[in-house]
Amino acid sequence: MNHVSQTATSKIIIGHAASTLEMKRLIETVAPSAGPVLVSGPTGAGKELVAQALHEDSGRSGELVAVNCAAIPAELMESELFGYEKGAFTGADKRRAGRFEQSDKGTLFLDEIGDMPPSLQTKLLRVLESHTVRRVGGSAEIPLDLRLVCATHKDLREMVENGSFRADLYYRLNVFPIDVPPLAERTDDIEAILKSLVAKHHKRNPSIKPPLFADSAYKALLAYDWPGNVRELRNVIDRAFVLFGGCEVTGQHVRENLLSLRLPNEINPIERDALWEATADLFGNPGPELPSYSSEPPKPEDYKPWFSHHDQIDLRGHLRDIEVVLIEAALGVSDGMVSHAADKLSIGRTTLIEKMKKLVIDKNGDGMST
Ligand SMILES: Nc1ncnc2c1ncn2[C@@H]1O[C@H](COP(=O)(O)OP(=O)(O)OP(=O)(O)O)[C@@H](O)[C@H]1O
Repeated sequence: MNHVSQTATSKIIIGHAASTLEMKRLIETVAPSAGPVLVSGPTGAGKELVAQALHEDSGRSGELVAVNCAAIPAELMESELFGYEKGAFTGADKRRAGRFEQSDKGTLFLDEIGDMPPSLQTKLLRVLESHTVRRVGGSAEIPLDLRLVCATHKDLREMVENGSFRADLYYRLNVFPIDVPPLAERTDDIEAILKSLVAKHHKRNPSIKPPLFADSAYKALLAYDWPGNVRELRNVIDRAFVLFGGCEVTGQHVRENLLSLRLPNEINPIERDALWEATADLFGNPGPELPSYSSEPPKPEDYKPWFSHHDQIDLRGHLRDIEVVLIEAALGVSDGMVSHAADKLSIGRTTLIEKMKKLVIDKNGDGMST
C-alpha cells in the first residue's frame, strides 16, 4: 500500500492535479519539522486546509490554534496573542493565557499575517528568536514549544520592499514556503473536489437529494476562471443543492444559474471578486470594497449588459439566489439571531423562518457551507 495515501494530508486536501500532488508531498515532507511555514495563495484556495494538514501530520501533541490577524482589531491583538496578567489593563480582572501559550506543543496558525501591525511584527520576531512569551503586564518569560504556520494572500515580498512588513520577520517566517495555486491553474482537481463537497453537503443534509452534474456541467465548470477559488466552487455546490437537488445540472444551468451572479457589466476582476466575496463568506466580513447599498431600485441600464452575455437569464433563479445570499448575510452579521436578521431584512421573524425552511438555510448562516 502506498504510504502517501495514509497521511492526514492526503485525506484533508482533495485533488490530484500535478501541482496539488507536489504541494501535498511538500506538506508531508515539512510537517514533522518544527520550522515555520509560510503558506501563500489567493483567497479561498485552501491555505487554512494546508495549515490543518501540516498540524495533523506533524505528530505534535498540542492543539492547532488559529488566529485571523485581519479579523482582530490591532489594539486587541497583543493581549489575544500574548495573554495578560490580572490588572494589566482596565478590565483585566484575571490572568489569561494568550494564543501563543494555548498552542504550546501544537501549532499556531496566523492567517492573514500581512495584516499584523508593525509593533506586533517586532514582538512576534522576539518570540520566534527567544522561544518564550511574556504576557501583557507580566515579567516572566514563559517557554514555548510551538510550530508556527502563517498564511497570506498578499505579496509579502512586495510589502517588505515598500516597508510595510519587516524584512527580518519575513525571512524568519519563510523557512518553508508553500504556494497554493489558484483553482483555475489546477482544473484537474475540480471534479474530485466537487464530488467530495457534494458528499459532505449530503452527509450534513441527508434529506436533500444531491444535484446530478452532467458532462456538460463539468465542461462549463472547467471553462470558468474561479476568482474565488475552492470557496467559490463550494458556494456553487450549495446553490446547486438549493436549485437542483435531485435533478440533473447541465452546462447551461451552470452558466446561467450557478455561475451567473456577476456584476452587470463584466468589468474589472477586483470588483467581481468583491461581489463573490460578499456573497460567499456570509459572516459579515466586509472584505474588499463592496458596491454601496442603496435603497434606490436598480436601473434597467445596470442589467442590460447581462443580455449581451447570456441569451436568456433565469429570473426566478436569480431572485432566489439573491434572497438566499441576503438572508445568509443578515444571519451572519446577526450571529444567527433570527429576530435580528429579520429586522435587518425588514421582514417579520416568522416570514424569515418560513423562508429559511423553504430555502434550506441554517440559522448560523452557514448551514449550506462546508
Ligand atoms: N483541496 C481542497 N479539497 C477540499 N476542500 C477544499 C480544498 N481547498 C479548499 N477547500 C475548501 O474551500 C474552502 C476555502 O478554503 P480555505 O479556507 O482553506 O481557503 P483560504 O485560502 O485559507 O482562504 P482565505 O484566504 O480567504 O483565508 C474551505 O471550505 C475548504 O474546506
